[in-house]
Amino acid sequence: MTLEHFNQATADEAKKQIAHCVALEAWAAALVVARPFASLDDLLRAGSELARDWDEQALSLALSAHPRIGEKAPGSSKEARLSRGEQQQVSSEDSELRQALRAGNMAYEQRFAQVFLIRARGRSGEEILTELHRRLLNTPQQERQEALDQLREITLLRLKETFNE
Ligand SMILES: NC(=O)NC1=NC(=O)NC1=O
Repeated sequence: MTLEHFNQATADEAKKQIAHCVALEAWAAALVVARPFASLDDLLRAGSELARDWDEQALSLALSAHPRIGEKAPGSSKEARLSRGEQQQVSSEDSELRQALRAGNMAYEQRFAQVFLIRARGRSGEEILTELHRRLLNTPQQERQEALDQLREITLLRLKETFNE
């Protein structure tokens, strides 16, 4: 997808092209309305700006599209494919790590009543597990902010990759 194509597409087509970035319809619609963008940097800046006011409700909506860390997203949707790609470094061969991630996810969900969300790309399974253990010690308020920051990182990464394909 080129920026030119995105700028000139119909609103529906443009929304479809970025729907996989995050499961928040309003964010995609607002970004499409803000076209045309003079550069990819302008687009990414707008995407980031529009994500600043995401709140708890946005987070819980978006989490529905993010499988647990260490679990392979099923299906052939673009989100599922992206998620599997983002998590590829979470070495699923290491059963001890996989077991520790599963236990950590369960503890996290017990404590915060939502899926643990982390920008997995570029992070090893061990790094993710360390972050999971650190964040388990957060207060709910602290954790909401951290989870929202991770959602923004994943979304902007996916947006950037959409135009680097
Ligand atoms: N629960 C998660 O953190 N999921 C994910 N993190 C990513 O970077 N991609 C995902 O699907």
